[in-house]
Amino acid sequence: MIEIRGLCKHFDDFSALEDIHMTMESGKVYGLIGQSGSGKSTLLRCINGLTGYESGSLKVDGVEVSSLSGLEARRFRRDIGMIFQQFSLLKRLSVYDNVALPMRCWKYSKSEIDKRVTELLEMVHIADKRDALPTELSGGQKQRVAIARALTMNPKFLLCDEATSALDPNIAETIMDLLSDINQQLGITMIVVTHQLSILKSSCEQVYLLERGRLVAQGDITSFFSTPPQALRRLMGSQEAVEPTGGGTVLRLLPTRQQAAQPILSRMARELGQDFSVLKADREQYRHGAVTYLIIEVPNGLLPQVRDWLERRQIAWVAEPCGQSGKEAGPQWMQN
Ligand SMILES: Nc1ncnc2c1ncn2[C@@H]1O[C@H](COP(=O)(O)OP(=O)(O)OP(=O)(O)O)[C@@H](O)[C@H]1O
Repeated sequence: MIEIRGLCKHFDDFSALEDIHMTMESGKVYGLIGQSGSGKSTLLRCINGLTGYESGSLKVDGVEVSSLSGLEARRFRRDIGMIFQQFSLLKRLSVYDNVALPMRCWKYSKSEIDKRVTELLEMVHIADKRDALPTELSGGQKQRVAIARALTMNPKFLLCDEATSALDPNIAETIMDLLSDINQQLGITMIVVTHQLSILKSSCEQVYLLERGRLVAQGDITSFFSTPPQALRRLMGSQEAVEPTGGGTVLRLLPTRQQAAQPILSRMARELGQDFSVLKADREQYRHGAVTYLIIEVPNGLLPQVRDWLERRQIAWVAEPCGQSGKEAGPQWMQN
């Protein structure tokens, strides 16, 4: 479990993290998102003890990270695997030797190393490349090697810093599928920093959003995206902005799976004697299932009847704020 209370991290007089509070339970997958420079990597580095913090508390399994030094700190970091966008493999070492490296540093016996590395190469489906050099591998294969290396010491936590950003979307999905399998098989707690929306939605259970070093929104992944908080709208900007075309009110309908199978809109139109413009409709895949949403425009005069109609049928809805998004979107935020 990771418990962060009032964490502050400064670089000279620049405040990189300010009063962060988070609780991450063991075995879950957490997403960490935010604009470039919002403090995501700095937070990961605080969690694995690579950088210190000025005030507040950061406990990993009950241990205050800033209290560790020397061998204690090295042992602590053994429990935290890390993978990066650029894989960080040693070019002159084979796949096998890259994965074996952490165990060699900790002076494990040759047979222990051989058993573990062989097992891991099979787990990440790269056993046939054990003697290859990193330069002979594709990006996805390199990340598999990096994942195997991160798992050699049986970590309890895996921090993934833009681990799929350098890969094309299909390969990125296969790497995230592999990480999800690892999370489920080994119960490793994962923190996934990503700018890739589909990766975030399909792999994470909870999400935290940082803005200029502050935690500005959090929630379970489905409701976070189904009813986006303002900070998420700012981050996603014009990609998600929906503006009314006829000056009405924009509603987001969130039907259940059974409700979504019914012709909701045509029924509502017939019963209320009014057609509705559909501004956007989608079905999104999340880790624990799919969610459908419909964004419609309702003429202002008809709003009370529409609300009443939806509420009588227990169809969830929220009013969409309009004209407030699209101003601060980071250019790096990607749909895939
Ligand atoms: N060692 C350092 N010295 C001074 N400033 C730093 C240092 N490391 C990070 N920063 C600053 O702290 C802020 C947060 O950086 P960080 O790398 O954590 O952001 P990030 O959200 O991970 O960004 P990105 O998405 O671009 O990787 C940035 O303004 C960065 O310039």
